[in-house]
Amino acid sequence: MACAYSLLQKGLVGELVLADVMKDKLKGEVMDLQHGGAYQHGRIVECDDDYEASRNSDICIIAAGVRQQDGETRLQLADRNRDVLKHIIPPLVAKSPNTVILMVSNPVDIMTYIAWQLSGLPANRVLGSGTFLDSSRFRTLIGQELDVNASSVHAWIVGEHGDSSVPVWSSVNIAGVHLDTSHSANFDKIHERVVSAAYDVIKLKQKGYLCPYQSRFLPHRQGYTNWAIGSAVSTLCGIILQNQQRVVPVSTYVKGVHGIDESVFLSLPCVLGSRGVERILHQPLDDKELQSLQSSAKNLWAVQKDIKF
Ligand SMILES: NC(=O)C1=CN([C@@H]2O[C@H](COP(=O)(O)OP(=O)(O)OC[C@H]3O[C@@H](n4cnc5c(N)ncnc54)[C@H](O)[C@@H]3O)[C@@H](O)[C@H]2O)C=CC1
Ligand SMILES: CC(=O)C(=O)O
Repeated sequence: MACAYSLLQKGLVGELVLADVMKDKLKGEVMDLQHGGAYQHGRIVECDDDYEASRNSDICIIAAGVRQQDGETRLQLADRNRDVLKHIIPPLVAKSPNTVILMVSNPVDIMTYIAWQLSGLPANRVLGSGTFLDSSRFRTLIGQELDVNASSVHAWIVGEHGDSSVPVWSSVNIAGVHLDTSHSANFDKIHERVVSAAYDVIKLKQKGYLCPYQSRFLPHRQGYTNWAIGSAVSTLCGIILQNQQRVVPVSTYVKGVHGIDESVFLSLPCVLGSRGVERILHQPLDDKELQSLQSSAKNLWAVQKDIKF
């Protein structure tokens, strides 16, 4: 819903079709979005299980499935969300054979691989939001440390979206000035904070608390992250819909790149346009970064290899 809301607020879509197996929830969300109709552009349409309403979509965003409970890793969701994709991808692609699929469901790199396999589409047209979100978290935290806006911090996280992600410290710069991380111990912690970001947000947003106005305890509910991924996904959609050819870290098929032997998707800098990933850019990495990237690929493969279709 955060992705949908962000797309509408940016005025990026002529028509936005929403699908969900929870029909009443879907109806309620669609009505709620439609009621802002006087203040936003874009038709909002509810979709049935046959996906007919989504016919000939330019982009299909998949954010369906289960999310992490407090402390659960993304990789632990793999089997459950694979089953969800089996129900969604084939009928969806049958209606929109020229679409670009943008995966968000976790573990996003593995789900992107599964979506690619189930869709029969060329690999360039199936991508995952990957470390586009992690890179924003990274740039934001560096910016906070230096009192500079995140958009002026040029910094990349590559690899798995999540625990084995790789910060490319060797190329972090602001206005071409390389960052000297030696003067502040806080820089050491920044990547750890990026990795723990989702866990922290989920924990904080789920706490029960004593409401001072109602004098009663509002119970615990499941935590989740949504606003940042909403911004990230709508930005990616804008790049694709407007064929911007921007270079962004997204999850793509990487076998053979940077010495990666495994058949996995993970994030590297990609030129993104209306056909999806146009090409991968070869980013110079130091030895430690290269090793970490290769080990991130192995981590993903260790989970992916046991997934049955
Ligand atoms: N890649 C990223 O950076 C991020 C990924 N996520 C992931 O996105 C996924 C969704 O998270 P939330 O929106 O918080 O969960 P949510 O529980 O609010 O929404 C998931 C929705 O998927 C629907 N669904 C389940 N099976 C379906 C099917 N077969 N067809 C259609 N709809 C189906 C559910 O009914 C539910 O409404 C999770 O896997 C989560 O981990 C969330 C945030 C960031
Ligand atoms: C949930 C998730 O993957 C994130 O917020 O990074």
